[in-house]
Formats: sequence, C-alpha cells, structure tokens
Amino acid sequence: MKIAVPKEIKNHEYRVALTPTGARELATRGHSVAVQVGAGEGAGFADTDYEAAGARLEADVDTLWGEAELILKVKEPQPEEVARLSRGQTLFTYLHLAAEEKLTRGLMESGATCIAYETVTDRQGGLPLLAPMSTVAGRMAIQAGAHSLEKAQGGSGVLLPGVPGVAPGRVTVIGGGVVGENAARMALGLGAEVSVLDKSIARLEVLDDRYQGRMKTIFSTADAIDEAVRESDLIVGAVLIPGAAAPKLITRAMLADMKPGSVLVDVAIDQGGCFETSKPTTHAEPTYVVDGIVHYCVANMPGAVARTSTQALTNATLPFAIALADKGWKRALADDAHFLPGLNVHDGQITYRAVAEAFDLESVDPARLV
Ligand SMILES: NC(=O)C1=CN([C@@H]2O[C@H](COP(=O)(O)OP(=O)(O)OC[C@H]3O[C@@H](n4cnc5c(N)ncnc54)[C@H](O)[C@@H]3O)[C@@H](O)[C@H]2O)C=CC1
Ligand SMILES: CC(=O)C(=O)O
Ligand SMILES: [Mg+2]
Repeated sequence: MKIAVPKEIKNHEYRVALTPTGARELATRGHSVAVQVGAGEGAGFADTDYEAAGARLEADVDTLWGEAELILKVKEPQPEEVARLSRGQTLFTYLHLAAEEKLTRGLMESGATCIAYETVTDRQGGLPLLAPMSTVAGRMAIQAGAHSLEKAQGGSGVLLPGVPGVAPGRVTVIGGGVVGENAARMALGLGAEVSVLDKSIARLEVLDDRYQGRMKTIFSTADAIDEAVRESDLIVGAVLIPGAAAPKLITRAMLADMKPGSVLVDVAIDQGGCFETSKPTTHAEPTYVVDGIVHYCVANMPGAVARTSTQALTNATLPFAIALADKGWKRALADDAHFLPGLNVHDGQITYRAVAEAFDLESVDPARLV
C-alpha cells in the first residue's frame, strides 16, 4: 500500500505520525512509505533516519497527498489538508469531530475514509490510542497550571507545594480517567492538596486504592463542583464522553465564586471543553483571562513535548497502521471489533453516532460498511 506521512502543520505541532522504527516495520512488509521532507525534525528524527528505515522522502506536498492510499497523521486535518483529501483515500489520525462541525462537513465532502485514533477501543473498555497522549497531557496539565498561577501570567501567586509554614495550593481534577489520574499524580508529587471528581465510582475506587487515600476522591455532582470552584487554586478539566462534545461543568457565572487569579486548565478542550468560557488556544499563546480567572486551553498539549509524545503515540498506533496497510481499511476494521469504532466518516457518511448527534445529522452503523 502507498502510505504518506505528512509534516504536521497545526500551530506548534512538532509530533509526527510515524517514527523511523515504524517506517521500517511497514517498509519490510512491502509497503511504500513516503515521508514528507522534515516531517520528523520536530520530534528529533532526521530525514536520513527515515531513508535508512526504507522510507522514501518526498518534498512535494501535492505529490505526497496525491499518490497516497493511506495517510498517517497526528492532528485533525487543517483546512488546506482537508482540501487535499479525496474519495478512496484512508486517513488515520486524531479527529475530535464532535467539537468541529466545519471539519466534519469537510471530511464528509472529501469522500475519504476517516478513522479517528480517539474512538478506537480495547478489551478493558479503554481508549488505547488516546491513552498515551492523555498520559502526556495529564502530566503537562499541572506544569501548565503551576506556571499559570504565577503573577506574571495573571495568576494568584500561589506556589502549589507551599513552603514550611504556608499551606500548599489546592488542585481539583474533574474526571479521573487517564488525563485525570496523571494530573492528580503530578499534583501529589508536587505536594499540592489534591481532589479528584468522577461520575464513575469504580474509577474512584481504583484511584483510592492506588493512592491509598493520598488524594481525595469525590463523586461528581453539581454541589461537588460548586465546592471545588470556591476552594481550588487550580482546576483541571479532564472529563470525556467518548466521541461526544464535553459537558459544560463550570459556567461563566461560577467564575465569580473562584478566588481571583485561580487557574482553569481545560484538557478536554479538544472535545469542545468542559468549562463554558473555554476556547481553544495554541502553544504560541496558551492562556487568556476571563473575569480574573486564567484559562489554559491548548488542544494539542503533547505537541510541545514531541520527542516523548511521538514515541508514545506510534507505539500505540503502529499495530493498527500495519493492519490498515496489510489488509485495507475494510478488512482491518471487520477483523477487529475494537478497531471498528474508530471509523468516523466514510464516503460522505458519518459512522460514529455521538458525532452525528452533535450536529443533528444521520449516522450509519460502521458494521454495515465493512
Ligand atoms: N488537550 C490535549 O492536548 C489533549 C486532550 N485530551 C482529552 O482529554 C480528555 C480526557 O481524556 P481521557 O482522560 O483519556 O479520558 P478517560 O475516558 O480516560 O477519562 C474520562 C473520565 O471522565 C469521567 N467523566 C465523564 N463525565 C464526567 C462528569 N460529568 N464529571 C466527572 N467525571 C466525568 C469518566 O467517568 C472518565 O473516568 C478527552 O477529551 C481527551 O481527548 C487528551 C490528550 C491530549
Ligand atoms: C489527543 C490529542 O488531541 C492530542 O494528542 O493532540
Ligand atoms: Mg484538536
């Protein structure tokens, strides 16, 4: 199969969808792997590393996209990339469509088959292609939040660990999944006082057991969120309803109850964000202030630590990329009931119900297409 790996063009996105190690695995199976010149640079992989792995370098973006049967990417296609997609091509990448109607309609119009990393599932009920980046983003959320608490960033001037004689800062994490656990773990490591809210008691049990009560676990209700808003210095938004737009858990009116200069880090921003006042930001300008509250809403947090993230991402995606290349999308999805929910758009149709519901569109059961 003809595989293309473009250089990512989203603002400050330094990851690449395939490491040279991954390129070698595909090339030795007889696939033609074309990597855009410079695609791996931001993640510390030289063009010569890809050549040595059996990939071909391509400088011309039109040729790269035009010849490809399978396109491997990291971030959702940007408008100029959507314009390059055509019927018969398969795109495998993060899509987060429920947050982006224009992108959804663009992909439908392209006719291409679009498989999202974030809706592939596993036997344990997890999201194995989202988890590695959620681990990264969860860990980064506390770094970002601690920095945003500094006065020069508009923050309240609280140092999360405190110092002897001065109490530590309070961190609340809403959503105790992969992002949430990793954020809570980093906050604990810094010495902050940490609470985690989740709707899933089973998940709170896991966290309680794993951290032996060192973080408070709280069932997520409107009352619990009200209390978190009043008392926290830093709130991390880490909820997910797979494939769907994130619920808005903190409204603008509630910001008035927060301590001035407190910080909201909305990791769930890629699914639209879980705070009413969240809007996507980039690493170039990651924060803004609303009603005295600092918001950090970067939709591609892992892009900033591209070396670690690229390796973690491709470790997870490679077996699926190999299946797509070896078998074609239809048989790869038909053979694997956990890969099948990755299909979001095919030949103009939406195949993921939560995405269709977000925009009042019809969806087609992906099982009927394979
Ligand atoms: N901004 C970025 O760069 C990145 C964003 N993400 C995003 O972070 C979000 C979280 O991802 P994961 O942790 O992997 O998901 P996950 O599925 O592991 O965890 C989500 C948790 O939210 C809980 N939840 C759902 N509704 C809730 C509510 N109303 N109150 C409290 N908890 C609730 C669920 O029970 C679950 O435990 C996703 O939107 C994901 O796309 C992930 C990686 C990078
Ligand atoms: C999950 C996601 O959106 C990212 O890693 O950028
Ligand atoms: Mg995004």
